[in-house]
Amino acid sequence: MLISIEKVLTKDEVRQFRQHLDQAQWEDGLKTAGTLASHVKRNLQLANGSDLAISLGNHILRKLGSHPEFISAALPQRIYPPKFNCYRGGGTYGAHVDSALMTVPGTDITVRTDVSATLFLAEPDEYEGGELEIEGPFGVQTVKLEAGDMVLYPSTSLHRVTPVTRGARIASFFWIQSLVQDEGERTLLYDLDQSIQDLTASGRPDDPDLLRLTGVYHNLLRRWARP
Ligand SMILES: O=C(O)CCC(=O)C(=O)O
Ligand SMILES: [Fe+2]
Repeated sequence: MLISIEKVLTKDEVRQFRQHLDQAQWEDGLKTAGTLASHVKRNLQLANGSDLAISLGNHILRKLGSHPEFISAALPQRIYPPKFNCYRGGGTYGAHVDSALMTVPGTDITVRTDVSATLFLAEPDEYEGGELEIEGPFGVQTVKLEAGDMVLYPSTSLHRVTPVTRGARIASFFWIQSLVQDEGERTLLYDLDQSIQDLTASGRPDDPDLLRLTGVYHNLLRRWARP
């Protein structure tokens, strides 16, 4: 399941992020590429653990912590600290699958990558190309979102970023270990939760059917979650 979440950051927050990122020291993305990715990765990244990456990353994590749609979709257990990348001058990232396990630098914490996230920090008209193409059961889906919006997709999917031929594509990207590892189970829970939220908002919060559906949600979560 591929989910776009709008306005994770406001335009004002994006502007503040960009004031820092546009002057940041970027390094070759190859530094953190695995053997397979090193053949296809041509981009720039903020250094792991740099003060800027940590402070902007923490800001994103704080916003996500109180974002109901993100929590409903990802059911986060652990989040790899957000990283930042920049593609320009033909920069691209060819087809790859993300590593299954990622150790957070400087710690012994390992995150199993269940859900991958890209939070766009450049407006679509700032750059040409730079589409995130994700292969799913019904073919390739192409994603290029407004600055401040985020896409979540299963880390099991093959994906790529097409060459940026004008301007610069700036984004934050990270991975989530979910309480519910199985993508199919997570999707069922997300669909059920969205319907429960819509029914609750539509005016009969004490409807017995709604109560039963909420019970089903929690009882499925009880079966499937591995905290
Ligand atoms: O830049 C993106 O949107 C995705 C980056 C990516 O796939 C990766 O770093 O593994
Ligand atoms: Fe990736």
